[in-house]
Amino acid sequence: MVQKYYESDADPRTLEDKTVAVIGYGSQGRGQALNLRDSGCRVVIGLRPGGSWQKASEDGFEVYSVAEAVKRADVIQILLPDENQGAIYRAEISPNIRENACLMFSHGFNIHYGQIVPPPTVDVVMVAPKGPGHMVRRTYEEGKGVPALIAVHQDATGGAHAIALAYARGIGATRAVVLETTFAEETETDLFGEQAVLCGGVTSLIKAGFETLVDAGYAPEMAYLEVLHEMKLIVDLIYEGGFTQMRDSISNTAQYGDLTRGPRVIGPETYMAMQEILEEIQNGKFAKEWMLENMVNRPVFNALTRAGEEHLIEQVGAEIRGFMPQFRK
Ligand SMILES: NC(=O)C1=CN([C@@H]2O[C@H](COP(=O)(O)OP(=O)(O)OC[C@H]3O[C@@H](n4cnc5c(N)ncnc54)[C@H](OP(=O)(O)O)[C@@H]3O)[C@@H](O)[C@H]2O)C=CC1
Ligand SMILES: CC[C@](O)(C(C)=O)C(=O)O
Ligand SMILES: [Mg+2]
Ligand SMILES: [Mg+2]
Repeated sequence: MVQKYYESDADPRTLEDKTVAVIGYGSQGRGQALNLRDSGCRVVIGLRPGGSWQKASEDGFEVYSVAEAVKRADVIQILLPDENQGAIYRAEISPNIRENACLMFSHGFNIHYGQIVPPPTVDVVMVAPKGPGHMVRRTYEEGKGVPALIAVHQDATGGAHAIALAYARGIGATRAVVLETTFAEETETDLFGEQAVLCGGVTSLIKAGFETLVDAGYAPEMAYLEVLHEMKLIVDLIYEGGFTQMRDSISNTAQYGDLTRGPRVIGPETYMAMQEILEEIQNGKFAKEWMLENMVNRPVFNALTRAGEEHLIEQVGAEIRGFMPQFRK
């Protein structure tokens, strides 16, 4: 059984006399930094000059260069883009990190694939929220928490695990649940989840459904409401009570169609593709491809992102959401 931790398992006093440097102030950086501060932790932010720097200053944080923030910190949480962490680590973090400091990650990519090799004199841990950074903040403000994974890669001080747990409490994760894992398990399952199911799988499924209906002559607006808008409402039911609760809520006709037609959409070919995707993650092929893509200025990433933005479903969606008050900012 996986080891689980809750609020009473974490001692907030572990971070009492420590300075936490959050490096990066994007999706996770901002969410985690604000939650930690509201939980009573001392937090500084490490950045380069630019938009995030201004945002962190406006939010009332002390902001320093990465090197300066690292020099001041006992705990260094690296919330930079995965593809840039190795270079920034070598140039600004490694030369300035204190002996016995705690180096922390929210995703194991750089440690697992050997892009960062920390010295034996520091703790190396992970606190990885299982949700987007904006939800880490929103959920905390609602008095709840997003679950997280913790892992210890290196325990130089003997206190690495306690720091990870206290940090997880600081960002609100112990209000939900914290699971013990390893850098390898987190990295491989997280990459698989986002590629095959959560992001790649879901967008490909929605796109295929939308295109099938539009190609058959149905109105794009109808197709959008059917396969994208309603997706969230159905997923919310699954999220709250599993497949069984969702099936209790839909019509018997829908349930029969779900049970008999679903496996025709996601059949043996999909299982084989998922297996292949997992193998490319496990043997490092995906990581190598992604690092090389960044070295040549991301031609594939940019072209596919642009094609996604220009798809008809995005135009129709923007128009329909424009009429719905819940989407007005
Ligand atoms: N997004 C998410 O919800 C999740 C992310 N994670 C992990 O968290 C980590 C951070 O991801 P995410 O929050 O998405 O990252 P973002 O892309 O949202 O933010 C990155 C931050 O790093 C800053 N930055 C980029 N380059 C530099 C640099 N050279 N020097 C200093 N600062 C720099 C950016 O600032 P600037 O404005 O200057 O570019 C920005 O503030 C990753 O390891 C990711 O895998 C884990 C779970 C979920
Ligand atoms: C699902 C994408 C994610 O893994 C996440 C929000 O957990 C990410 O890397 O952003
Ligand atoms: Mg994830
Ligand atoms: Mg991820």
